[in-house]
Amino acid sequence: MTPPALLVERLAYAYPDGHQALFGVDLRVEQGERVAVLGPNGAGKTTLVLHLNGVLTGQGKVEVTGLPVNKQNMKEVRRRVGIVFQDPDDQLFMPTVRDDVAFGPANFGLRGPELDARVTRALDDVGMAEHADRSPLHLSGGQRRRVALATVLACDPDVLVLDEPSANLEPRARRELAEVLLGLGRTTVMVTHDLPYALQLCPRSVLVDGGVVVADGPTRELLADGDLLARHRLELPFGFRLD
Ligand SMILES: Nc1ncnc2c1ncn2[C@@H]1O[C@H](COP(=O)(O)OP(=O)(O)OP(=O)(O)O)[C@@H](O)[C@H]1O
Repeated sequence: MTPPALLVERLAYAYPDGHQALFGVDLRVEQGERVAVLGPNGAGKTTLVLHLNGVLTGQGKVEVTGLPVNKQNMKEVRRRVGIVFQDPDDQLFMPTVRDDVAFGPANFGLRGPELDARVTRALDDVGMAEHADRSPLHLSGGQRRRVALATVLACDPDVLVLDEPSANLEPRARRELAEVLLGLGRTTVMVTHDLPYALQLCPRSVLVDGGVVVADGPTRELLADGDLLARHRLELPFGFRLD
């Protein structure tokens, strides 16, 4: 039997200052699914996704394609789950785009032509091949976002996790990123406040509030439930229609 891409059971987490952010989250994502994680500010969304590759470790169970997320498995877990952080500057620190994209796969042992091919492919996937020799510092915000995605894709993760991928993108860059993501055909978990983006990209959504999952179902159904959205401080953009 194929294991789920992600399995989270009864996950609870308190930050070192004692603030309890997760109170027992259950989530199962099958391979190939694209799932949006929705919820108001402070709901626990980022805390949840930081458990998916062991940046944080709480109580309960987290498995990635059948592999428990724990200290011993961390290297393989990080290969299987790639997180694209909200701020690309957290991910880009090398002199050139190419070096940044090569960093991850080189760390996983790739060398020579194999490494070059991986880097070229990841940059092609995000439409940034022509910028390979530029400094990430000299790129626009949208371009940096794409390179950050390429740094993760270059590691060929089984599961792609995106934290607010459309934040601060101009409409065209937002649309182009959507096209890139739809073309990848990879298991994807996407934290977002951009409800139309969730609808466009993710057939399923999970609504997190107060550190628990309060709804889980087809994105269209969740977004059509005005009472549910209002109870959890979510709003569709003015004039947006769910046809
Ligand atoms: N480093 C930290 N130390 C203590 N508490 C934290 C820390 N980071 C987050 N929290 C708290 O944990 C809770 C969940 O935060 P989290 O960042 O996961 O929310 P979120 O749903 O991603 O919110 P947003 O939509 O605002 O990004 C919040 O109450 C937040 O204040």
